[in-house]
Parts: sequence; C-alpha cells; structure tokens
Amino acid sequence: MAASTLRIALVQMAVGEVKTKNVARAVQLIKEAAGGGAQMIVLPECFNSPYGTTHFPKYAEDIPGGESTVALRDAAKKFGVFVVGGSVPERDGDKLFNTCTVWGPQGNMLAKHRKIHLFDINVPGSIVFRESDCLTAGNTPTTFDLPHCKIGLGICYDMRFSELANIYSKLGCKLLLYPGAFNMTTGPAHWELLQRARALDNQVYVGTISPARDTSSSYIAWGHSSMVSPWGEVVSTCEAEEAIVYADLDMDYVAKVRQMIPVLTQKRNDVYELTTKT
Ligand SMILES: NC(=O)CCC(=O)C(=O)O
Repeated sequence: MAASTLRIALVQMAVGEVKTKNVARAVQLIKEAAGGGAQMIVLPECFNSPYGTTHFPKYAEDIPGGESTVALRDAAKKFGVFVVGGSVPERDGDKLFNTCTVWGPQGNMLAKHRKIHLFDINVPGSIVFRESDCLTAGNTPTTFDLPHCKIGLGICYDMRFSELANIYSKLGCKLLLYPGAFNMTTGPAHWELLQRARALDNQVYVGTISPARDTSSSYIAWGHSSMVSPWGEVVSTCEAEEAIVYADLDMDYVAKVRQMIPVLTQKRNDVYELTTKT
C-alpha cells in the first residue's frame, strides 16, 4: 500500500446494557480490524453505553482513567493501531460530556473531543431528544495528526454544522470523522446527505460510525456507517447490523480533486470570512 494510503476500519458495533460486555466487544472488534490490516480503527458514538439521557450518568467515567478509555489505550498499544474511541459519557466534576478520545500505537492519548453541539430536537410525532437535559457542550474544535494527514473530529449532531467542517478544512484536515447515532427518523432523511455535503464542500474524506441497530432499545440507531470521498461518493458502507467497514483512503486523491475544482482557494475572503474563537 502506498505511504499516502490510509486503511481505516469503521466499527459498527452492537451496544447493549452491560458496560463490561460493550468494552470487551469493542476490544475484540479492534483486534479483528487490526487483523484486517486497518491502521486506524473508529468506534461509534456511545460505544460503552446505550444512547439516552437516562443512561449517560450511569455509564459516565473520568477521562483518562475510566475503564473504557483505559481499554482503548491498551488495545491501541497491543494491536499497534490508532484508535478513535467513538464516544463515552465523560464525568468531570459535576458535569457530563459526550467525549471522544483518540489513542496512538504507543498508548498515548492524541486527542479528546467533547461534543460541541448538543442534540436537542423536537420532530412532533417522531422524536423528541434533549441531550442538554444532562450533558454540557464542549467548546473546542479538535484535530490530530497521523503520518498520512490531519484529521478533524465531530460527534454526531456536530455533523449538521457546516462551519465546524469548514474550520477543519481551513486548518488543513483531509479526513473528518463523525462517530454518531442518528435515528430512524433523521437517519434515512439526513445521514448520508449531510456526510456527502460535508465531504463535497470541503473536498475531504468523511467517515461516519454508528452503533448497530437494536430494535429493542429505547433509541434505535440508523446504522449505515460509511466512508465518503472528497468527490462526494460513498466508497464503503453497510446496512444496519454489526459490521466492520474498511476503506483505503488515498490522500493524493484529495489533492487531485482540489486541483480539478479549486473551490478552497477560490474563497472570497474579501467578501466573507470564517473565523474560530478557540
Ligand atoms: N446523537 C446525535 O447527536 C443524534 C443526531 C441526530 O440524530 C440528528 O438527526 O442530527
């Protein structure tokens, strides 16, 4: 494989009520994906806990130090891979966050992203959800570096906010990752559309990573973890069941797309400008 190519695995894992089983399953799937040649392995949003505001306080942990992120650190080191740990409910003093950690092959923590945009929606007759009933929002865009490229992180609802993706592209990211758990209302309508939009607008690869669908849970995830190319095409995907989605990302292709349609250098910063406050 060329040095500019990154083999990534998106782990759409089944998440149940027993935290220790979820963590053990994540480690097992990291091992399987590493065996499949993945250099970076990404887990879904809330991989250690069912997704729901009644569950978050019960499953929350300190970071670092909590059992779920310690298991990710150890797995990254044992299998010699980069691990993007989806998210876990994080406890920090009297506050809870929805937090993604990233681990390098030496067991070093490379990044920690707290979900910036909390999922508060009301679609009458379909779904009402208020993460802000128990979570606090993060305030900082998060990037980290692999030898292949800079990567930007968002968690689920963060994907709806194009400004965050635009900031990541402006910072030099060639890949954006969104562990997420869309549902049976917004999933079919918006999941792929948003992912392709973020990819096309910013001429980056975009990966989404969902839990597998569990029709017995109170919040039913849409699934369909996927990788989209900087051209806006879905290059790897799956349905709703547990799966590992592999994709070989060619970073030279990012440059080719940007050269052919150079929108990123054609911005009219004399007319408008994007800035970040952190
Ligand atoms: N976990 C989430 O943030 C869900 C976001 C979602 O479903 C959406 O439609 O946005």
